[in-house]
Amino acid sequence: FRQRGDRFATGCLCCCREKTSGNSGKIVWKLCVKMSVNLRTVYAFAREMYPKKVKGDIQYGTAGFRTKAENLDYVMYRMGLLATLRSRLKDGAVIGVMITASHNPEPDNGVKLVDPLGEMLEARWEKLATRLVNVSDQELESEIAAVIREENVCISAKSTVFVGMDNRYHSPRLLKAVCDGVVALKGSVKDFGILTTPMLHYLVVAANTRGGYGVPTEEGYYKKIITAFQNIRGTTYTRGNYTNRVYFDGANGVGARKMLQFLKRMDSGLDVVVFNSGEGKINHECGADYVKVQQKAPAGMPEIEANGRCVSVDGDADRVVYFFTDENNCFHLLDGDRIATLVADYLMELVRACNINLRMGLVQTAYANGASTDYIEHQLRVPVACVPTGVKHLHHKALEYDIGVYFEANGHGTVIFSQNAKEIIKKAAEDENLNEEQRSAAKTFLQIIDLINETVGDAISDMLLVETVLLAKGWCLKDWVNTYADLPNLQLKVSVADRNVITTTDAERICVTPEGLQEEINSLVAKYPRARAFVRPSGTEDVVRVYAEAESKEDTAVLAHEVAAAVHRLAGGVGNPPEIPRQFLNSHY
Ligand SMILES: CC(=O)N[C@H]1[C@@H](OP(=O)(O)O)O[C@H](CO)[C@@H](O)[C@@H]1O
Ligand SMILES: [Mg+2]
Repeated sequence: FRQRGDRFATGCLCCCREKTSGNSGKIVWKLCVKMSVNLRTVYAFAREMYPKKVKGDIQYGTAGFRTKAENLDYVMYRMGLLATLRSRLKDGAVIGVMITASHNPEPDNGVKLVDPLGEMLEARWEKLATRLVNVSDQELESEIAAVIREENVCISAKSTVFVGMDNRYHSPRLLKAVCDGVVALKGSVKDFGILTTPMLHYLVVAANTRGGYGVPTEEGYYKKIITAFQNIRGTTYTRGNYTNRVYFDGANGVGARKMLQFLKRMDSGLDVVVFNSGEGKINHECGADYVKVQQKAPAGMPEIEANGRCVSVDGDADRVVYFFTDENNCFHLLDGDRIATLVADYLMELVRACNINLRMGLVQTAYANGASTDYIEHQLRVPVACVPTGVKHLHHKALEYDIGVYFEANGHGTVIFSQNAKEIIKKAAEDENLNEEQRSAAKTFLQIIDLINETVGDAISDMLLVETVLLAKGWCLKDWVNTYADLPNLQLKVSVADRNVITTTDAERICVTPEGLQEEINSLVAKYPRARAFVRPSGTEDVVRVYAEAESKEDTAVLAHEVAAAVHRLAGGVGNPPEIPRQFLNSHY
């Protein structure tokens, strides 16, 4: 854009460098005489290329900004600007920008920022992001200046932004807008093209730890996970009821592509049949969210044997659920709660087998099935914490344990290990005082840590972990599903004029406003055995979500319906309250 006219070409950061003074030699915004000119180019670029055409505000929600793709160009450009400032604030550490709308339908897209250690963007900067996106084009220059000033960003510091996108047809256009935002502030940007969200998290962490977490390339990612998986698996591919055939629903998203890349590089230890690999619309009647919420098999299934092991991932492959249809044509779901229990159980066994002492905790949200929470507390005897929806909350809580297992019921989660845990396990693997079996368990443990993408939930890494545990136990999905019986549960969506009239507390389990709604939920819940229900505004869709569970599916359906009707009445419902999905009453519960 420098060639378009003088007004764009003046006042770049090089001038700032010449203006540097003071003992430190650092350039800070306050010292930078020509910075305002530079920021004017940011505005000019925005006005020419990425004008804000959308009226009304949008918010950095549970997973960043998410809305119709045609309304996102200016948001992307501004997130490119913000990511560059964030990288400068963090002394040049890599910041990630992922362009995806995850499980949302095809016309949607979205953007989220990844912090240097792979976490979701810090909460204070989520607010800055919201501010930056909602100002007019004319205010953009002063808003950027305000961020620089308030956060004390050294504007001339080095900066690097890694950008990745899912495979939606509008993602490349939006990716260019992010890159332009980075360039407008003279940052450097590395475009990784099509990636799963967890791959981008991996790349950011690998780069910021200078390879300590793995090689910061796509190939490095495959190598780390595949090597660990194959080392554990060895040449034994079946055991007991475990066979090595898996049917993989790729949601027509990036997960399908990357699974195929995995398979190209893997030995024949796992026989994966990939379907919904891009021939249809992303997430349309398929993928982890559809399978979990609708509690039925996705469209596009190949002809398969009864009880065949099936996996669904979502559009950006950070969620995974398992399912099967039994010989009576009955559908069974094994969701994130199940994965958490399976993995926690296995890791506890490994801890015992190594004869070491580590503190494990399991983190869930209010959406976790009550039966899973009981099972974890009473059978596995692992402490359980409940936090608000969104992986950032789960991840944060899981950091408190030596081994923190966290999963949302929808299949989004991972396991994180403290430095202390890693050191203890490493020592055990080499400890001459332990017997051969104990040392070998510790060596397996180290491979398990490598297999897991600790930076964030990763559908493919999680799936390979589940496959590892099922093989070790010699289990088919029926064995796994028999560990405990899920309570029937149902989610409904209610459209309201303004979903933010609903506010909650106690990890979203109690509704604070509108007045009277919680009392009504309490009296509805009290009518049914083992019942629980809560409501909260979605952070990714313009709806209020209703969750209900109870001992019987009939009670669950009625309770969900009654609570949805109460929300509709007390929170400004639009249109009709939702109906009970008919197939729920025919489900296996
Ligand atoms: C009930 C549910 O599954 N909610 C999802 C969904 O958030 P909502 O705020 O509920 O729209 O998308 C989030 C991002 O993927 C995910 O973290 C979360 O668990
Ligand atoms: Mg996702």
